[in-house]
Amino acid sequence: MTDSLTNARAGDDRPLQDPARGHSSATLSEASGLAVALCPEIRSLWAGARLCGPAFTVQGAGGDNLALHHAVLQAPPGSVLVADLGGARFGHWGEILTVAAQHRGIAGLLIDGGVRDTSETEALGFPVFSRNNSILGTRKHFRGVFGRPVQVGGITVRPGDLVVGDVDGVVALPQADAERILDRADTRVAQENELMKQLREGHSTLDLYDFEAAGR
Ligand SMILES: O=C([O-])CC(=O)C(=O)O
Ligand SMILES: [Mg+2]
Repeated sequence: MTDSLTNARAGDDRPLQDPARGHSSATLSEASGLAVALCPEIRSLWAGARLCGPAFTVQGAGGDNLALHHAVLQAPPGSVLVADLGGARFGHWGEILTVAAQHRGIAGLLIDGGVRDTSETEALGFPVFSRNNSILGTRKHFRGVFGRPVQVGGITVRPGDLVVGDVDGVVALPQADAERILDRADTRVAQENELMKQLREGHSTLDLYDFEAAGR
């Protein structure tokens, strides 16, 4: 799945289907000027995963994964499940739920809590970003609450926010600001590509950023 995605830095071959135009989490964070970055403890389950899509929010209960079984049936295709499990150290998600989610076209999972079946999830190519991994199985009692703001990785994520995760971490862009942020990210990448061209021609970062002129 991720093989078809290209970072915006690579230029013109950006895939049109990427809702974030191929931009990295760090570029989007810088371009936003907002507190959109989740805490760095929320990490990709496997190297090379890219998570991208509008949030479908899930409020669960730590140590209970019934809400995730229901969420897989409620989330629209292309959406990212964004689940608050209170950071609980349980295997709330694994291979079975991954196969169920892929069958329904769900783009990935962002969960403030634990997951398991890491090797199998990687082999399936399903992007999962979580706070921890845990072997421990869960109860199946709480059906969950969907479509309400949730707290994940220290920030509030609302339904429809654009979630982007990669090796650096995860950002959640407010839906109303997403187009503006993506346009600013396009500009930023073009400017940085020009800076890197000049570095390869022998300029220094001190020179290009005018640090010397400012006496720094
Ligand atoms: O079903 C569960 O409890 C979580 C899991 O291991 C899976 O989805 O494979
Ligand atoms: Mg399992």
